[in-house]
Amino acid sequence: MTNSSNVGRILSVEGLTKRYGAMAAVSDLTFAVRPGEVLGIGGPNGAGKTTLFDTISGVSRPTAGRVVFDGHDISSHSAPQICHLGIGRTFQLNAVFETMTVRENLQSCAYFGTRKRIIPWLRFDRQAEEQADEAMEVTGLQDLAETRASKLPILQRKLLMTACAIASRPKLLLLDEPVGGLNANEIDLCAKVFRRLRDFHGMTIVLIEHIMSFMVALSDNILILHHGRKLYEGPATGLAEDREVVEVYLGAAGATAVKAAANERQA
Ligand SMILES: Nc1ncnc2c1ncn2[C@@H]1O[C@H](COP(=O)(O)OP(=O)(O)OP(=O)(O)O)[C@@H](O)[C@H]1O
Repeated sequence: MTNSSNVGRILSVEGLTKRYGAMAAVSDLTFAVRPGEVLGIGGPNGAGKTTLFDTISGVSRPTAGRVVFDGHDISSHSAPQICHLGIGRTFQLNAVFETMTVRENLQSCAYFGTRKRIIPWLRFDRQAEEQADEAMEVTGLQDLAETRASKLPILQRKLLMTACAIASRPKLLLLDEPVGGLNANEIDLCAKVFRRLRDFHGMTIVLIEHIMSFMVALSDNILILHHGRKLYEGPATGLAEDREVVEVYLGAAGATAVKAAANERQA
């Protein structure tokens, strides 16, 4: 379903509410994402960030409001339908097939992420193989193609999750804490991968992250949630100037770090 207010937006979240019993994890939330944009989502623990991803990606249904993706109202679509329409997603915890190799993981994601659930014959088809190879190349996992996922160190496990999400060639990529637990060099490497996805593969990215320097360096706009509601929406430059955001989330030291990262991004 298309409507004129969604022109120029790949994703519109409109008055979205998700309740668990009496508790509203996400409450009357509205925002939009333009094609090619990187939107960073932050906020304290329990603010509703992952719940928001769950309702966008079909893991759970919104209680009220709607989600429009690429002209389709996907509010009541299933997770596979949403994936087939072009939304890829990673999870906070490592979610890969442990006993499969990197290549097998990616071929499975490429195949089932783009097609209805028809079990392939003895091997995946050429298209799934090509999509898996492409995902390995973008994330730099080629040399580990035949390694079992359970044997991968943390950086490569994180990259495998991203590779799985992009193996179906999505238009919109949702990344849930993609660099949590990584060191500074590893974070830089991941940032390069995500920039490549945006610049050369035309992907729109929405990412949840607590590591603010990374989020500010990568994001065109920032959304901060608190108790399921929007606390801030706008460019990173305004984030450290917002008294409520500093009080509720960043703290004085965090605000200084965000200011430095925003200045560096502008330079
Ligand atoms: N399936 C569920 N059933 C009941 N309550 C839930 C469920 N999932 C999330 N919640 C609650 O919803 C609120 C928001 O949780 P959510 O995981 O979305 O927060 P978050 O911002 O992603 O937190 P974090 O930064 O710690 O990952 C929390 O109070 C959480 O306990």
